[in-house]
Amino acid sequence: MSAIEMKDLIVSYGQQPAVKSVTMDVPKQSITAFIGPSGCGKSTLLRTINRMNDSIADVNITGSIRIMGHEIYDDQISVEMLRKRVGMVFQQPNPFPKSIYDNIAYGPRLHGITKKAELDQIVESSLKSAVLWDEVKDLLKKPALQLSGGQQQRLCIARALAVNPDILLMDESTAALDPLSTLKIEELVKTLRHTYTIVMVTHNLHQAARVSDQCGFFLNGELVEYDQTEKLFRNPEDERTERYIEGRFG
Ligand SMILES: Nc1ncnc2c1ncn2[C@@H]1O[C@H](COP(=O)(O)OP(=O)(O)OP(=O)(O)O)[C@@H](O)[C@H]1O
Repeated sequence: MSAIEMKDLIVSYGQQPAVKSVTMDVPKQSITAFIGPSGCGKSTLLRTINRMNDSIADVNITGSIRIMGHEIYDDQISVEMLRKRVGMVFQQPNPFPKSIYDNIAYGPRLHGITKKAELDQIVESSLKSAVLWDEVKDLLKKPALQLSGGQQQRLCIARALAVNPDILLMDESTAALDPLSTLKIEELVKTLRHTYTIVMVTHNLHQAARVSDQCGFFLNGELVEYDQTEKLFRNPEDERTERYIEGRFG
Protein backbone atom coordinates (compact mmCIF):
# COMPACT_ATOMS: atom_id res chain seq x y z
CA MET A 1 0.00 0.00 0.00
CA SER A 2 1.22 3.53 -0.79
CA ALA A 3 1.44 6.12 1.98
CA ILE A 4 -0.87 8.50 0.09
CA GLU A 5 -3.32 7.56 -2.66
CA MET A 6 -5.12 10.35 -4.50
CA LYS A 7 -7.77 9.66 -7.08
CA ASP A 8 -9.56 12.24 -9.24
CA LEU A 9 -8.85 14.85 -6.60
CA ILE A 10 -10.27 18.29 -7.36
CA VAL A 11 -9.73 21.22 -4.99
CA SER A 12 -11.54 24.47 -5.78
CA TYR A 13 -11.69 27.88 -4.16
CA GLY A 14 -15.32 28.80 -4.80
CA GLN A 15 -15.92 27.90 -8.45
CA GLN A 16 -12.23 28.14 -9.35
CA PRO A 17 -10.39 24.79 -9.42
CA ALA A 18 -6.80 25.05 -8.13
CA VAL A 19 -6.14 21.30 -8.35
CA LYS A 20 -7.74 19.55 -11.32
CA SER A 21 -8.44 15.84 -11.12
CA VAL A 22 -5.12 14.70 -9.74
CA THR A 23 -4.49 10.96 -9.46
CA MET A 24 -1.20 9.94 -7.89
CA ASP A 25 0.26 7.53 -5.36
CA VAL A 26 3.04 8.56 -3.01
CA PRO A 27 5.20 5.62 -1.92
CA LYS A 28 6.16 5.10 1.72
CA GLN A 29 9.56 6.08 3.08
CA SER A 30 10.67 8.18 0.17
CA ILE A 31 10.86 11.82 -0.83
CA THR A 32 8.35 13.17 -3.33
CA ALA A 33 8.73 16.68 -4.73
CA PHE A 34 5.96 18.82 -6.25
CA ILE A 35 7.31 21.33 -8.78
CA GLY A 36 5.74 23.81 -11.17
CA PRO A 37 5.30 27.53 -11.76
CA SER A 38 3.76 29.84 -9.19
CA GLY A 39 0.01 29.37 -8.81
CA CYS A 40 -0.09 25.85 -10.32
CA GLY A 41 -1.68 24.37 -7.17
CA LYS A 42 1.31 22.71 -5.46
CA SER A 43 0.67 24.21 -2.02
CA THR A 44 -3.08 23.68 -2.28
CA LEU A 45 -2.51 20.00 -2.97
CA LEU A 46 0.08 19.69 -0.19
CA ARG A 47 -2.26 21.33 2.34
CA THR A 48 -5.05 18.96 1.32
CA ILE A 49 -2.96 16.04 2.64
CA ASN A 50 -3.37 17.13 6.27
CA ARG A 51 -6.60 19.08 5.79
CA MET A 52 -4.97 22.46 6.32
CA ASN A 53 -7.44 23.86 3.78
CA ASP A 54 -10.36 23.09 6.11
CA SER A 55 -10.12 26.49 7.75
CA ILE A 56 -10.41 28.37 4.44
CA ALA A 57 -14.00 29.32 3.67
CA ASP A 58 -15.34 28.20 0.32
CA VAL A 59 -12.94 25.33 -0.37
CA ASN A 60 -14.52 22.39 -2.20
CA ILE A 61 -12.83 19.03 -2.39
CA THR A 62 -14.03 16.09 -4.48
CA GLY A 63 -12.44 12.76 -5.31
CA SER A 64 -10.54 10.52 -2.96
CA ILE A 65 -7.45 10.93 -0.81
CA ARG A 66 -6.37 8.01 1.34
CA ILE A 67 -3.58 8.02 3.88
CA MET A 68 -2.32 4.62 4.95
CA GLY A 69 -5.52 3.28 3.41
CA HIS A 70 -7.94 5.63 5.23
CA GLU A 71 -10.13 8.16 3.44
CA ILE A 72 -9.14 11.40 5.20
CA TYR A 73 -12.21 13.44 4.29
CA ASP A 74 -14.48 10.86 5.93
CA ASP A 75 -16.73 12.18 8.72
CA GLN A 76 -15.21 9.58 11.07
CA ILE A 77 -11.70 10.99 10.76
CA SER A 78 -10.36 13.08 13.62
CA VAL A 79 -8.43 16.00 12.13
CA GLU A 80 -6.33 16.15 15.30
CA MET A 81 -5.25 12.53 14.86
CA LEU A 82 -4.68 13.09 11.13
CA ARG A 83 -2.31 15.99 11.89
CA LYS A 84 -0.46 13.77 14.39
CA ARG A 85 0.13 11.27 11.59
CA VAL A 86 0.86 13.99 9.01
CA GLY A 87 3.19 16.74 10.23
CA MET A 88 3.97 19.94 8.39
CA VAL A 89 6.87 22.38 8.14
CA PHE A 90 6.27 25.76 6.54
CA GLN A 91 8.30 28.26 4.54
CA GLN A 92 9.04 30.58 7.46
CA PRO A 93 10.40 28.90 10.58
CA ASN A 94 7.63 29.35 13.18
CA PRO A 95 8.83 28.21 16.61
CA PHE A 96 6.51 29.01 19.50
CA PRO A 97 7.73 31.85 21.76
CA LYS A 98 8.78 29.24 24.31
CA SER A 99 11.97 27.44 25.26
CA ILE A 100 13.61 24.97 22.88
CA TYR A 101 12.55 22.15 25.21
CA ASP A 102 8.92 23.30 25.42
CA ASN A 103 8.67 23.63 21.64
CA ILE A 104 9.51 19.95 21.22
CA ALA A 105 7.51 18.77 24.24
CA TYR A 106 4.41 20.71 23.15
CA GLY A 107 2.93 18.04 20.85
CA PRO A 108 3.69 15.04 23.08
CA ARG A 109 2.15 16.91 26.07
CA LEU A 110 -0.94 17.68 23.99
CA HIS A 111 -1.24 13.96 23.33
CA GLY A 112 -1.11 13.15 27.03
CA ILE A 113 2.56 12.49 27.82
CA THR A 114 3.37 14.07 31.18
CA LYS A 115 6.27 12.09 32.68
CA LYS A 116 9.43 14.17 32.67
CA ALA A 117 11.76 11.25 31.88
CA GLU A 118 9.66 10.33 28.87
CA LEU A 119 9.48 13.93 27.63
CA ASP A 120 13.25 14.32 28.14
CA GLN A 121 13.81 11.26 26.00
CA ILE A 122 11.47 12.50 23.23
CA VAL A 123 13.10 15.94 23.23
CA GLU A 124 16.57 14.42 22.92
CA SER A 125 15.69 11.89 20.23
CA SER A 126 13.69 14.43 18.17
CA LEU A 127 16.53 16.96 18.30
CA LYS A 128 19.00 14.23 17.35
CA SER A 129 16.82 13.17 14.40
CA ALA A 130 16.75 16.79 13.25
CA VAL A 131 20.55 17.03 13.65
CA LEU A 132 20.22 19.87 16.14
CA TRP A 133 20.99 18.17 19.45
CA ASP A 134 24.73 18.88 19.54
CA GLU A 135 24.11 22.58 18.92
CA VAL A 136 21.39 23.06 21.56
CA LYS A 137 21.81 20.37 24.23
CA ASP A 138 23.11 22.93 26.75
CA LEU A 139 20.53 25.57 25.76
CA LEU A 140 17.28 23.66 26.18
CA LYS A 141 15.77 26.28 28.51
CA LYS A 142 16.69 29.16 26.19
CA PRO A 143 14.03 30.78 23.97
CA ALA A 144 13.75 29.05 20.59
CA LEU A 145 13.49 32.46 18.93
CA GLN A 146 17.15 33.12 19.83
CA LEU A 147 18.29 30.43 17.40
CA SER A 148 19.40 31.24 13.85
CA GLY A 149 16.85 30.86 11.03
CA GLY A 150 18.35 27.55 9.90
CA GLN A 151 18.39 26.21 13.47
CA GLN A 152 14.80 27.38 13.97
CA GLN A 153 13.75 25.44 10.89
CA ARG A 154 15.49 22.28 12.13
CA LEU A 155 13.72 22.88 15.47
CA CYS A 156 10.40 23.00 13.61
CA ILE A 157 11.29 19.69 11.94
CA ALA A 158 12.18 18.23 15.37
CA ARG A 159 8.86 19.54 16.74
CA ALA A 160 7.00 17.81 13.89
CA LEU A 161 8.89 14.55 14.51
CA ALA A 162 8.21 14.61 18.26
CA VAL A 163 4.70 13.20 17.82
CA ASN A 164 6.03 10.35 15.69
CA PRO A 165 4.24 11.05 12.39
CA ASP A 166 4.20 8.79 9.32
CA ILE A 167 4.31 11.65 6.85
CA LEU A 168 6.09 14.98 6.84
CA LEU A 169 4.89 17.75 4.51
CA MET A 170 7.36 20.51 3.69
CA ASP A 171 6.07 23.65 1.98
CA GLU A 172 9.08 25.52 0.56
CA SER A 173 10.82 24.83 3.84
CA THR A 174 14.21 26.13 2.78
CA ALA A 175 13.03 29.13 0.75
CA ALA A 176 13.73 31.59 3.57
CA LEU A 177 17.16 30.15 4.45
CA ASP A 178 20.75 30.85 3.38
CA PRO A 179 22.52 28.30 1.11
CA LEU A 180 24.42 26.59 3.95
CA SER A 181 21.30 26.13 6.11
CA THR A 182 19.48 24.91 3.01
CA LEU A 183 22.10 22.22 2.40
CA LYS A 184 21.91 21.15 6.05
CA ILE A 185 18.15 20.70 5.78
CA GLU A 186 18.52 18.81 2.50
CA GLU A 187 21.02 16.44 4.13
CA LEU A 188 18.69 16.04 7.09
CA VAL A 189 15.68 15.31 4.87
CA LYS A 190 17.66 12.64 3.01
CA THR A 191 18.35 10.84 6.30
CA LEU A 192 14.69 11.12 7.37
CA ARG A 193 13.42 9.36 4.23
CA HIS A 194 14.40 6.03 5.78
CA THR A 195 11.84 6.51 8.54
CA TYR A 196 9.21 8.91 7.16
CA THR A 197 7.33 9.59 3.96
CA ILE A 198 8.25 13.11 2.90
CA VAL A 199 6.37 15.31 0.45
CA MET A 200 7.94 18.64 -0.40
CA VAL A 201 6.90 21.62 -2.47
CA THR A 202 9.87 23.45 -3.90
CA HIS A 203 10.54 26.22 -6.41
CA ASN A 204 14.14 25.12 -6.50
CA LEU A 205 14.51 22.63 -9.34
CA HIS A 206 18.07 21.80 -8.32
CA GLN A 207 16.78 20.94 -4.88
CA ALA A 208 14.05 18.69 -6.30
CA ALA A 209 16.67 16.96 -8.48
CA ARG A 210 19.17 16.61 -5.60
CA VAL A 211 16.80 15.41 -2.92
CA SER A 212 13.67 13.70 -4.23
CA ASP A 213 13.07 10.11 -5.32
CA GLN A 214 10.03 10.94 -7.42
CA CYS A 215 8.76 14.22 -8.71
CA GLY A 216 5.42 15.59 -9.92
CA PHE A 217 5.28 18.52 -12.35
CA PHE A 218 2.12 20.64 -12.10
CA LEU A 219 0.77 23.24 -14.50
CA ASN A 220 -2.48 25.19 -14.04
CA GLY A 221 -3.67 22.68 -11.43
CA GLU A 222 -2.97 19.61 -13.56
CA LEU A 223 -0.43 16.95 -12.80
CA VAL A 224 1.36 16.95 -16.14
CA GLU A 225 3.98 14.33 -15.34
CA TYR A 226 4.91 12.20 -12.34
CA ASP A 227 7.89 9.91 -12.45
CA GLN A 228 11.17 8.91 -10.88
CA THR A 229 13.10 12.16 -10.41
CA GLU A 230 16.04 11.05 -12.52
CA LYS A 231 13.76 10.09 -15.41
CA LEU A 232 11.68 13.27 -15.14
CA PHE A 233 14.73 15.52 -15.25
CA ARG A 234 16.78 13.56 -17.79
CA ASN A 235 14.15 12.27 -20.15
CA PRO A 236 10.69 13.78 -19.56
CA GLU A 237 7.75 12.39 -21.52
CA ASP A 238 5.83 15.66 -21.87
CA GLU A 239 7.11 18.63 -23.82
CA ARG A 240 5.75 21.02 -21.17
CA THR A 241 7.85 19.32 -18.49
CA GLU A 242 10.90 19.58 -20.69
CA ARG A 243 10.33 23.29 -21.30
CA TYR A 244 9.85 23.94 -17.59
CA ILE A 245 12.95 22.10 -16.41
CA GLU A 246 15.00 23.76 -19.13
CA GLY A 247 13.91 27.06 -17.59
CA ARG A 248 11.94 28.23 -20.61
CA PHE A 249 8.94 29.31 -18.50
CA GLY A 250 7.84 29.70 -14.89
N1 LIG B 1 -7.01 30.88 0.10
C1 LIG B 1 -7.21 30.99 -1.21
N2 LIG B 1 -8.36 31.54 -1.69
C2 LIG B 1 -8.59 31.63 -3.02
N3 LIG B 1 -7.72 31.23 -3.97
C3 LIG B 1 -6.57 30.71 -3.56
C4 LIG B 1 -6.25 30.55 -2.17
N4 LIG B 1 -5.00 29.97 -2.09
C5 LIG B 1 -4.59 29.78 -3.36
N5 LIG B 1 -5.50 30.21 -4.24
C6 LIG B 1 -5.41 30.15 -5.71
O1 LIG B 1 -5.23 28.80 -6.10
C7 LIG B 1 -4.29 28.68 -7.15
C8 LIG B 1 -3.17 27.75 -6.72
O2 LIG B 1 -2.43 28.36 -5.64
P1 LIG B 1 -1.30 27.59 -4.83
O3 LIG B 1 -0.79 28.49 -3.77
O4 LIG B 1 -1.78 26.26 -4.46
O5 LIG B 1 -0.19 27.40 -5.97
P2 LIG B 1 1.36 27.15 -5.84
O6 LIG B 1 1.74 26.37 -7.04
O7 LIG B 1 1.69 26.58 -4.53
O8 LIG B 1 1.94 28.62 -5.95
P3 LIG B 1 3.24 29.26 -5.28
O9 LIG B 1 4.37 28.45 -5.83
O10 LIG B 1 3.24 30.67 -5.77
O11 LIG B 1 3.07 29.12 -3.80
C9 LIG B 1 -3.82 30.09 -7.47
O12 LIG B 1 -4.58 30.55 -8.56
C10 LIG B 1 -4.15 30.86 -6.23
O13 LIG B 1 -4.44 32.21 -6.52
